Amino acid sequence: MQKLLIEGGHLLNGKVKISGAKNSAVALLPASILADSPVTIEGLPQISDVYTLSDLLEEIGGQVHWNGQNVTIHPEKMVAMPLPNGKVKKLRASYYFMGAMLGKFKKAVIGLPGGCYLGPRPIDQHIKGFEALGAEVKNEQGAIYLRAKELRGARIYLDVVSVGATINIMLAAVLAKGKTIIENAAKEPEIIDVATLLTNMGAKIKGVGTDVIRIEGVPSLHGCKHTIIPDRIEAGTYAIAAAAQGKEVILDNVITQHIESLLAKLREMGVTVEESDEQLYIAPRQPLKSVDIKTLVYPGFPTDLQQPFTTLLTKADNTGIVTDTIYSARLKHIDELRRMNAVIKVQGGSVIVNGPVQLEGAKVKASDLRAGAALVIAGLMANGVTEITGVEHIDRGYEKITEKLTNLGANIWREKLTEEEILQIRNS
Ligand SMILES: CC(=O)N[C@H]1[C@@H](OP(=O)(O)OP(=O)(O)OC[C@H]2O[C@@H](n3ccc(=O)[nH]c3=O)[C@H](O)[C@@H]2O)O[C@H](CO)[C@@H](O)[C@@H]1O
Ligand SMILES: C=C(OP(=O)(O)O)C(=O)O
Repeated sequence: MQKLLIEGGHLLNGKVKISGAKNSAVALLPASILADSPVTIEGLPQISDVYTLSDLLEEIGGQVHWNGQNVTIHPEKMVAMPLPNGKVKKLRASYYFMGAMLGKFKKAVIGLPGGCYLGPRPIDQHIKGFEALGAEVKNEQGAIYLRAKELRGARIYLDVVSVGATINIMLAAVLAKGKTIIENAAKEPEIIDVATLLTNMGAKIKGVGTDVIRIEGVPSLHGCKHTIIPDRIEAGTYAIAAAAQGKEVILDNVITQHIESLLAKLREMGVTVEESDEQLYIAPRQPLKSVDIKTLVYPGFPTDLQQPFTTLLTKADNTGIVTDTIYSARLKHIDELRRMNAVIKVQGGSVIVNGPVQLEGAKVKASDLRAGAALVIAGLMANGVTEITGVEHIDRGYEKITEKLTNLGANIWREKLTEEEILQIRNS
């Protein structure tokens, strides 16, 4: 186990390359199960979620050949091996094995997923979709059992707009007989990326990027080559870090339209933001002005950037209010930021940040991925040294974060936890 140490106060300057999108990668890999021949995916991020899914594909009999950031998956020998325990609990996206295995084998046993604790994260809409397609679904002893004689297309209205349910139903429906219509579907760029892969595999999908997706089932799908989209949340995190502690930072490999909601807020705060082909230039002007944000489904402000943005607001003049309408309990970073001198109140479902304050280095814990990102940014801004434990959460979603920030001029390094620190974490 490791901890991350940051000596704050150094200005970020230079260029950082954004990696492939985690939330696409974690769906593209399971989608390969649906093909009858090899699928190559290029530009995958080197993060632990990707490696865990790669291991799970091998557990069900897939052959997975890595070549740097590119992977070729041979699905020919895959079988409907139950995955009730073990690695499925390490991440959220193992739930995509449900849709993909149900679609391909008409049966699956998959443990309930893990991932960041953001308050309750039900999967009732995924199950509603599988049942509408003709599957029998049972939840027994922490695993979901799915079985269908055959899958038949259906009209499915999602009661809540869900990224995971939209993708999972798409995965199950592409090999179903007849037409599936997903209404009130999510519109996130990662959904379009997954639909692009499936279409390249021979699936017939229309309407992705709108709230009605139409799928005409096909009898089989074949292999293909696909390049993943850039990670808009990683890009957003570096953009926020640059606004908080940057001189001039260029983000390379960005689809800037994917983070317009963030860029609009940065501009409102007085940050210089210039967009060009696949690049973003960020240069903060002091002092920053406070703004309010409310997270919404895409193209609204992403919940995954709410925690890092809260850190930025500690530096802004006056009061900023953060409201997360997707995960109202996504608040575990707040106490840690307070340890670092932030003045933050949680009131009536909103987070009220009073700035500007000078953050101070402290020992803090990343309880989830984006809380970790929020604390890394806080560490870059703080006086003195910040020690962050819970690094395994950060490594689920940020490729080479230490190296990327070092290249931008940060003083950040990893150390092994001592036995005593490991004990303390276990007992806390
Ligand atoms: C692997 C992945 O892509 N993770 C992302 C995905 O998570 P995930 O797919 O789990 O999130 P959803 O879009 O499904 O969740 C949105 C909201 O719907 C609720 N809900 C969801 C499904 C369901 O069956 N029932 C239900 O009530 C959730 O509790 C939440 O309040 O989208 C979230 C919202 O953008 C992001 O924070 C996560 O980074
Ligand atoms: C919440 C997140 O991830 P997951 O859904 O994989 O837990 C995230 O990426 O911010």
